[in-house]
Amino acid sequence: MTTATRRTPRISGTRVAQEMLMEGLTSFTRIAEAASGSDIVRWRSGHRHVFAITHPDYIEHVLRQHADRYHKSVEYQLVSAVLGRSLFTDDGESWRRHRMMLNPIMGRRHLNGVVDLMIDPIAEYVAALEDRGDRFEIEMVADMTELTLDVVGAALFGRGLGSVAKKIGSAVTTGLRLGEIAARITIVAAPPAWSVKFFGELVHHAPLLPWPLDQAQHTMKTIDRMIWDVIHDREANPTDENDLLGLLLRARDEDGSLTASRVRDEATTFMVAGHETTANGLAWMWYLLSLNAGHRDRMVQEIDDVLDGRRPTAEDIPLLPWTSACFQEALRYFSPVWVIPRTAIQDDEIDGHHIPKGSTMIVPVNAVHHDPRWWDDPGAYDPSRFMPDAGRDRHRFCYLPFGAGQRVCIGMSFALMEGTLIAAMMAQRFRFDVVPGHPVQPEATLTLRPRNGVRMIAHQRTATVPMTA
Ligand code: HEM
Repeated sequence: MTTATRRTPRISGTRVAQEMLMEGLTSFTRIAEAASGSDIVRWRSGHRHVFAITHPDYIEHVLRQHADRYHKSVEYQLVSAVLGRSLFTDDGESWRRHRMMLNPIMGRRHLNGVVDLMIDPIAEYVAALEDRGDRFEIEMVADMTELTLDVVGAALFGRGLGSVAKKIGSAVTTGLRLGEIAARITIVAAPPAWSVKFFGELVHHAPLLPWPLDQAQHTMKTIDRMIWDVIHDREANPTDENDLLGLLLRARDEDGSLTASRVRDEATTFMVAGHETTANGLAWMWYLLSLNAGHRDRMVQEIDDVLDGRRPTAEDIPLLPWTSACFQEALRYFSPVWVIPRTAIQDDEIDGHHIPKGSTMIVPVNAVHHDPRWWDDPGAYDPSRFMPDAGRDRHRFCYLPFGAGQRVCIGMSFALMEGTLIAAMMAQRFRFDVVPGHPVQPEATLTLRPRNGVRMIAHQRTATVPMTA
């Protein structure tokens, strides 16, 4: 029994739906703004009650203290049609068991062993840039998307399977774009969970489908076939390579090892969850650094001092705190995961506000990241917030690019290592300036990314073209 004592401010569900149809998912941020003065606001979306919460205490309540009262939201049923049942889509006891099995694989100790695999594609990318000359234009979002796919592909499948990762990559990208359309429709139409699941199954199995569903099905089948090929090949020819696939195939607990289909689902999830987020975070970082030349100069100085022109190793990563902070601050400024949704699986009460069972609970991450109550001068891009001794008195639930609580991103260490390595190896050779006049605006799709990409001029660093602007 809950004893609600406070009235939760309401906003118009029709307005929310209209704004979302007209402007896409970015409107969520404004919804949070509409709630200013209150840290919780509610509206109706079809038959659903939706709540947005912005106070770190409320967020901690949902994501950590009472995480057992909330499951992943209905939108994850759509995701599970593509990813199957993996950490990302699973809940309850099954999630807990698999998370315990996979935690060590994604821990720093194991990841140090995959750093060399991660570095190879970055070195190839930087070499390809060098071949293009001293000064040329690139589109950073596209480049970072391709690069992070190569990196996660190499970490997963090891050396020699780069071409498979590339092929899977383009299918994954198509799948993500189709997923965005589906997510938008699901959020606006708010259908019941069973129908979303049914729809996902239909797209997976129906023999004949109209466009664009036929394309979605083709994409899912392509990803499925390619990942199965790699797994079967590895099962037939076991190696002791420490890539993530090898670790997944060897993972076990007292109840046994992962099933082959679970390995497939986890590997696909790592590819999907592990590249677009990092890519957008990096594109935002390069953009923000180009507007803040002083921070960029300090990053280059740190990289030159530590690496002195050589290729980095796992041991160098902790020696590059400013470089890492530049990436972490970009993830605060423009958090690629801009909303964390949950469904209440029982009645609940948050600080006197009644939350009925079945409600959707959303955390609008960027609103929390720009709240002046928790962040000094939140509109400033200031990496010093993330230097090792900074932010000790900050509330743990006001920085959420990787989520928080039990379901915090399992790839967080991977992403931070990858971001630092990519930043270091690219800045070692190039300076990137945004093309003057190019409009850069955040657009909330599945991730928060720049609407028109980020067009940048790459200047190769030579004795005659110094790094500083
Ligand atoms: C900058 C890069 C990344 C960002 C911003 C990010 C963000 C997130 C967030 C916010 C969540 C929690 C979602 C929720 O609670 O509903 C999450 C979960 C997850 N992420 Fe990441 N992620 C990143 C990189 C990665 C990488 C590199 C991988 C794997 C290689 C990965 C795999 C996962 C998985 C499997 C989950 C589900 C964990 C669970 O529920 O137990 N992510 N990520």
